[in-house]
Amino acid sequence: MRTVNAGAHRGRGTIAAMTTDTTGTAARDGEPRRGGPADSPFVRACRREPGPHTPVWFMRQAGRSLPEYREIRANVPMLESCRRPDLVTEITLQPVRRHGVDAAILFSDIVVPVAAAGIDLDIVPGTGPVVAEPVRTAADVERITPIGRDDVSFVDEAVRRLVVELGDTPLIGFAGAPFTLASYLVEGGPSRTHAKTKALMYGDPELWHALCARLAEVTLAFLQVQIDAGVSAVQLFDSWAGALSEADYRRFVLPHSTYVLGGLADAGVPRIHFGVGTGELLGAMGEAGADVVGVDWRTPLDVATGRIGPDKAVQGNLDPTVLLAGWPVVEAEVRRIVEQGRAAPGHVFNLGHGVLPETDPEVLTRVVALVHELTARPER
Ligand SMILES: Cc1c2[nH]c(c1CCC(=O)O)Cc1[nH]c(c(CCC(=O)O)c1C)Cc1[nH]c(c(CCC(=O)O)c1C)Cc1[nH]c(c(C)c1CCC(=O)O)C2
Repeated sequence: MRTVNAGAHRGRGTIAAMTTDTTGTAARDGEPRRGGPADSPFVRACRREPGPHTPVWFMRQAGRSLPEYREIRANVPMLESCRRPDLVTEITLQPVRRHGVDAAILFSDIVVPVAAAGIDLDIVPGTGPVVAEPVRTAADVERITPIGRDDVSFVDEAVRRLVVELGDTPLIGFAGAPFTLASYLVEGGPSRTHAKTKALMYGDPELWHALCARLAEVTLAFLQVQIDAGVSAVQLFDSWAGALSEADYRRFVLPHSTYVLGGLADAGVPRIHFGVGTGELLGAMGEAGADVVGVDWRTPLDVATGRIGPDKAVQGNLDPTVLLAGWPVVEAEVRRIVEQGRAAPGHVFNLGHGVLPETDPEVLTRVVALVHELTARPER
């Protein structure tokens, strides 16, 4: 496995790729050396166990900031690229080779399982997901059918290939949470206010809960396929949950996200729960059944830990726009986040939201190296 892993890093991985080591797995008194992704710095941090350094990965690390991504995606529509295991494998590996990040994230999209569940949609460049017939009635909800492995066999195949290629580097699987998925389905596309979604939620709670219950089933099944195929962790993206008050989140969303995360409680992989603008929701998002709570740039990690409690790790906090501001600014922010992250029982370094397409990839590589350097712990 180690040789395959080194092979995956060969080529561009100049620095930190090779420091994704297994020193954290060194045998403790009398314990056998375990190795593998389950003992990686990333999974250890998710479990609040000490490791050789603070692990780093970036949301949207596979994507338009990378010229090699733009090249491979030229003339291939987004959804098609998500359905081709050869492309998924290559695009997922690109940022691991280039930046030496501590985890890969499966190249896919939150709407992939929804399409597999029967909803006619597309991902439009520069816009995002667009749904042909928005979901607004009970009959529309009935159109969302359960999914199983055969409906997303391309994901199963891509994960199996990736697990071999990645060796000791963990692969993160993911899915969209019911609220964020519901927003795309009800609005028919991206929305700043989520007005139609919230109108349905407040105006017809029964229909809302029926919709979210269906989406929770699809999401749980999609994550289970990825876990069965070998991912080392999962992230539930509730990107737009920050549009809600805590009271409404608890009433309309929490039961459904709890269904998903609680359904994976015994799956043996850490569960990360992420949203944007969720400073007021961090405690509740932890309660949904997360091992790690994602934090955007609005809440410092020490404050976030106070809200989430000592039994969960945190992830995130670097504002993606800071990466556009020049290295001295980036370095100061990285140092601040590393320091504030020490207050948490486990810290996975990440951005507060996805990498912007205009980001210079060299800056991302330098961030990985800097975090590793600042947090290197001596081998025991
Ligand atoms: C809300 C959401 C979506 N998709 C996703 C979310 C949750 C995360 C977040 O809040 O950003 C999740 C997602 N989408 C994508 C990934 C890949 C893995 C990664 O590197 O993080 C992940 C984790 C690929 C993608 N998904 C998409 C792209 C861009 C497509 C392209 O390259 O043309 C990528 C790389 C398309 C997409 N899909 C979606 C949006 C808003 C967009 C961007 C629209 C645009 O600006 O073009 C829906």
